[in-house]
Amino acid sequence: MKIVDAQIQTERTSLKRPFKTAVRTAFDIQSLIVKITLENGITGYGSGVATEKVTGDSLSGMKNILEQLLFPSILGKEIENIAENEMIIQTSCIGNTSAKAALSIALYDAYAKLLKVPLFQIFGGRTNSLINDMTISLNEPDEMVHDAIKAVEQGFSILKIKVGNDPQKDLERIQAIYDHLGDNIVLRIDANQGWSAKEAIKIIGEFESRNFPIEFIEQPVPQWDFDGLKFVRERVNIPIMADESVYSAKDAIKIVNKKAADLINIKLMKTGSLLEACKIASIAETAGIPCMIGCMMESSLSVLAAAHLAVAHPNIKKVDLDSPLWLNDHKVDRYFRNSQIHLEEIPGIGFHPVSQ
Ligand SMILES: C[C@H](N)C(=O)N[C@H](CCC(=O)O)C(=O)O
Ligand SMILES: [Mg+2]
Repeated sequence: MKIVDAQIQTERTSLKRPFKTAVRTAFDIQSLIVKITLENGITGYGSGVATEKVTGDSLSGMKNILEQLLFPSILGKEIENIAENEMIIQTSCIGNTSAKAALSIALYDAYAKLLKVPLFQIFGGRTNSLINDMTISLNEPDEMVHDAIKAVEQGFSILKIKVGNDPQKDLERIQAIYDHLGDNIVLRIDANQGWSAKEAIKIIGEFESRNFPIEFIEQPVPQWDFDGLKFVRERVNIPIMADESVYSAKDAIKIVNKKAADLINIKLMKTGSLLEACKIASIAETAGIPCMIGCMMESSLSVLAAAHLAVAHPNIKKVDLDSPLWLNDHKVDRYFRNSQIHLEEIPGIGFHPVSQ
């Protein structure tokens, strides 16, 4: 079934509260929605988000690359050749992963609708529910404690705590949260590249001696510093997760060969493709490295696509897909209920972002 049309729409969605990491503060998200149409009239939707400071994708850049390069490369192609279409998109240009992801998601949505199955079945999945975490923005310790208590009251038992702008303050932040929540809540710590390798070893050593209930430390050092990641991993006991260091399957192989991380965080906005995300999960599985599926602060549509992959892939063991819960957008409330994500057994991703 030929792909006969591809269109773009932009969307700005405000956040319920600012989202702050060591890299950036976001008050809203700007997304680009891709709609593709097959010759029988079936449509597929995907979306990509502009995160200039993380992936480098801007709204105008995504629009240009899609209209000038990626759409022409797949128009007229058969949707059933999904792997080949993915390869064409991936090799059309370097980078531009959020733009590529928007198109990849739209192709898979249309393909699953053509086959009349939920997207997770395309990836071999049967179950349809996941346990989500909630992220605590990087703020003064008191505010972070307040946000953490609120999240626990809402039913979250796994919190992802943002740190990384000041090692001494970061220690105060985790101590303050621990003092209020104790051992019952699992803490995921995300430094978003904010520490040097030596700072990371010092502060993680302190976390260990204070026995905080930390599940893992995410991306302690800059994304390019694979040696730093390995250096840290070899000197601490808390597991180290690679996030910004892994965009592609090749990056995952580098992590495996160097033994640089215990875990990998996969995000569609980094991989540019559902298939590439799947490859990373499988490479990591073969190497004995469990994966988490994560997200940028991004639209509910692309997060739902990631959730479909997560329920299907046996090596996606952890879930950090809380972005929809931050958005002033209630279109997906039926899928995201506090810490529960529940996918419906309807064809495709199960979500129409715009009126048809
Ligand atoms: C939203 C998710 N929980 C998260 O924390 N993602 C960040 C990056 C988000 C962004 O900057 O848009 C991460 O894992 O680094
Ligand atoms: Mg991260």
